[in-house]
Amino acid sequence: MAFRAPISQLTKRASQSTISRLTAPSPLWQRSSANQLRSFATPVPPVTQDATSSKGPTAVVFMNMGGPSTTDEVGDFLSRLFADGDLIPLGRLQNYLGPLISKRRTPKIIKQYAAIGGGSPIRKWSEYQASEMCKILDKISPETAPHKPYVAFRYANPLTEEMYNRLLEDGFGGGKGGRAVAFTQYPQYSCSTTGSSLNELWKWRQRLEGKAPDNVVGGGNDGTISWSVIDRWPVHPGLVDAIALNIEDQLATFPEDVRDDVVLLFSAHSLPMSVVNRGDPYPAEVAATVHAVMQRLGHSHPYRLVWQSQVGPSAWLGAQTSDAVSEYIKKGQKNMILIPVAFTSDHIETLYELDEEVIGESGHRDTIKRSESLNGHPVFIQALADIAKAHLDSGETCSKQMGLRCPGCKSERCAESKKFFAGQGPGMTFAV
Ligand SMILES: C=CC1=C(C)c2cc3[nH]c(cc4nc(cc5[nH]c(cc1n2)c(C)c5CCC(=O)O)C(CCC(=O)O)=C4C)c(C)c3C=C
Ligand code: FES
Ligand SMILES: [Fe+2]
Repeated sequence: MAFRAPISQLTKRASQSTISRLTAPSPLWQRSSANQLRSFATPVPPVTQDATSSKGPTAVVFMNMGGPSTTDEVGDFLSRLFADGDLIPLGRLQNYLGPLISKRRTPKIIKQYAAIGGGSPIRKWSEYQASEMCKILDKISPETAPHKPYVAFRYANPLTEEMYNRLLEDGFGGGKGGRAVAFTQYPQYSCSTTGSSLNELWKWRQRLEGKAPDNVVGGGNDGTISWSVIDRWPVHPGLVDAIALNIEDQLATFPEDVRDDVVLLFSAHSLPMSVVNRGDPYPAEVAATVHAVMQRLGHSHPYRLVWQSQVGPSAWLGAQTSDAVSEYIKKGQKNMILIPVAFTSDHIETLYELDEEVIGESGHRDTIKRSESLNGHPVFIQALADIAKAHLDSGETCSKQMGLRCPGCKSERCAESKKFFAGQGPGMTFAV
């Protein structure tokens, strides 16, 4: 993708209202009834590895982009983000333009994080979700217990390097060949998100454990960590159910006489059209999530999938969430629920962009609502455990999809990391 944004436009998105919503795990999970805690283990496509390597202890590493926990961390967060050629490819200008753009953008983004309580809640939620999931896994998968939770962020602490060093200190490498599962916390795969995290993991694996022999994945037989990957889970029934339950909670807040007229607007982070046209799987996988949620709801309401958070002036996938809301208002539609569908916890894009900008500035705060992010919802935590268990039981190294590069991919990083993570299962293809 060519990132051609003039710096003045890159700093355009903010407004200045404030909110005091959540910065720590809330008792949201206490609201759900016990019957929501049922299990949703799903079959996984068979890409097998040697089952003898699947005994505990097992490290489960939650991969995500992360966010600045305090406003002091915003500068570093943005400078890492704009240095990432998998997210924002600036070619040979990356080292020059990246720091320049991030520096110019920092003051506005600091204001946004200040407005949501002084930082992103992603770390708190990720650590909570990972440790709660491991407690469930210890019970439902005793053969791979104990399960040890780790978090690896791409642009904020704890970074991948820190997580990897902790794994080694905790005895997962160093001649023992322990087992670790890289579990993406992006339900839908994009090369700019999960792909970037895996490329980073591969980089640190190379640096900290040396170059792997071809047979290392699934075996760990050279004493290095044996990695497998949960690379996507867009239609897992537990994910779908948790999103649907949050929508039903919001629907219940509308007066009965208008409840049937509510429009459901699913909102996902957009992608530059250059990434879409390269053949990125994310738009189709987000659409799959939306369709599955609507099926679970019995298609009770009309809906659209719209896209938010575009940055800079180049073409991005639309319709934009903010435009969609104002156009529907003009058409007389005032009852709507915005549904974050591509991120598993609250962050600046929900707490600031949706709540403060889109809803706050719509003039219809009472009738345009947002469904909760997944955060600590027990159905969601159970889903994470079921996804991990199904992965551990299957012995797969990753999904079949992981092996195939985008038709337009020219990245050597993708070629190398996919060869490592996806190259080992029977029947895997990796177009290089
Ligand atoms: C599925 C989620 C996300 C996709 C896909 C995604 C793609 C993507 N993002 C940028 C540029 C920026 N994103 C920024 C913040 C940000 N992005 C996501 C999620 C996805 N991004 C989240 C959850 C956040 C916020 C993190 C938080 O803690 O709150 C930012 C920084 C904020 C800003 O400056 O506006 C940028 C920049 C691109 C270019 C891209 C696709 C290629
Ligand atoms: S950009 Fe999709 S595989 Fe490289
Ligand atoms: Fe983003």
